[in-house]
Amino acid sequence: MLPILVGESIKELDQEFILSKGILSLDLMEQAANAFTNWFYGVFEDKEVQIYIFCGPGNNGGDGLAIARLLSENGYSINVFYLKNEKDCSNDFQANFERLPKNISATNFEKWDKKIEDGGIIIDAIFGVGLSRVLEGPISDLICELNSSLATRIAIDLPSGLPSDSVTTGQVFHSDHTVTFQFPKLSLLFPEHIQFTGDLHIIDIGIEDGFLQDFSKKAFYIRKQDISSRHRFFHRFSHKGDFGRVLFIGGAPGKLGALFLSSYAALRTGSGLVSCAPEFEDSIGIQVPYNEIMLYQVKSNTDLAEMDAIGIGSGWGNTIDPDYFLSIMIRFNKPMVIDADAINLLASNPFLLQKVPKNSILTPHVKEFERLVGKVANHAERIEKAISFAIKYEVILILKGAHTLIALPDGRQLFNSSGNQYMATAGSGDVLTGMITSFLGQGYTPENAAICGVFHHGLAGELASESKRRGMVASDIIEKIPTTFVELKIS
Ligand SMILES: NC(=O)C1=CN([C@@H]2O[C@H](COP(=O)(O)OP(=O)(O)OC[C@H]3O[C@@H](n4cnc5c(N)ncnc54)[C@H](OP(=O)(O)O)[C@@H]3O)[C@@H](O)[C@H]2O)[C@@H](O)CC1
Ligand SMILES: [K+]
Repeated sequence: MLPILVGESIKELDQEFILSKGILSLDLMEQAANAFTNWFYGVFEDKEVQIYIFCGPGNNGGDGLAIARLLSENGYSINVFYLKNEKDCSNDFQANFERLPKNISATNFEKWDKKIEDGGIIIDAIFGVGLSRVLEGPISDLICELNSSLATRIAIDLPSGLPSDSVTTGQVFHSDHTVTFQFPKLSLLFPEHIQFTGDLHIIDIGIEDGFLQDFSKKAFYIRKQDISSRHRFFHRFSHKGDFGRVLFIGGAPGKLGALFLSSYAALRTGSGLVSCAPEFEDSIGIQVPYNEIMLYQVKSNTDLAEMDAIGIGSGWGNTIDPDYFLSIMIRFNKPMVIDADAINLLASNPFLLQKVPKNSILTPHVKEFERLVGKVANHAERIEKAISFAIKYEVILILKGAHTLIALPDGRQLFNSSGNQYMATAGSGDVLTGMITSFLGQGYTPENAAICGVFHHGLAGELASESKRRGMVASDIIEKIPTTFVELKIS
């Protein structure tokens, strides 16, 4: 998985990398500029549009100048504005300033006539990870001016004004695209920053993943290439027992759909035998809309040990006796997947939390999470609380949302890359519960079940939204689960 570096370690990485490779920081800047322009050529082909590059005094500004040169050499029309006398700028800024071709006009931003041509592109190379304080005065005014323009806005490494790993309080450049180097900066994954980040693109500037590993052992980004090694592989003699027997408990009157979504998602994820236990006095007459799913009754003496995995909570309702939940946890006594109303039950009966089987997987959305841990001020605090919760109760806590966070009991934090906004639809979480429970029942470790479940769920959502967009519903996600195995070449 791709390490996410925070704080001072980002600067240390830069220094250590150039030392170990025997290159200059200017060479690394050139690699970054080349990686950026290669991305740019793929997205913006029209060389007639005017490109306005605003360069700050540090190395983010240096990147902007190197990019200006490369784009100009490629025939694009470039206008450069810089923020300080070039003599007061970083060494690599100055070196790239001297390398600017003569045909590029470079002007102090104070002399900018505030004209941006229709269809123009603004590239923000003002501040990156070296931001040291909230933006003020003329720089803040400049950002405000740029934000009000109709141009396409692109930020290099970070939108200016956004700190790399905390929540912003000041003026920030609003990007349509943020092109960040080598790994996502933590703040780019916060939901409250989406209007600054726009579409996030992580580009490789030549620092190997292995090199990054030494700088972060805590936070990671889950990508497509990280998934296949987490899967179990089955052979032609495998039988349905090998693919696991799983049970879903939930589905109170009026909420049966949630239970069926979880159950059907598990079947589509590969479970051999799927049963569901609706929360009805007498469930015998209930019609299950899928032929492959069996009805099950959890009585006070049912031996749940025959199940390989249990997913509990989808549509369970809010009248469940906490002692009943406790008896299920005691009888099963293996990691289980706990969602929705089962999480609410834990929140209102904290004594139950101590009884949750170790390494269980809890999948709250933001509101359910706040019921568990109390109100939080922002996403940074939410992440901190998720980490402490996972450590304290020795569980895996999956905080659902854009860039879903998987907080592991050993303190590691994994952020997901797959998925999109169209997945914010009723029942999407029930589908995730079904998928994770399925992997757990197929014999995956809880960590691998969580990672594969979260990634495949996001990918299924991406595939389903290709044709459905905002009209996508949770059942569409389920229908695309099989295609995720094809996409990832998982047999
Ligand atoms: N790491 C890597 O692998 C690579 C990094 N690269 C690039 O380097 C970037 C980091 O460069 P960087 O360290 O020079 O910092 P940067 O963001 O340019 O800003 C520092 C300057 O801004 C100033 N300043 C800060 N805040 C301010 C404020 N509110 N208001 C006013 N001024 C403020 C600050 O002044 P000071 O705080 O000292 O007063 C200083 O002059 C990184 O994001 C990436 O783009 C790539 O080239 C290659 C690979
Ligand atoms: K920037």
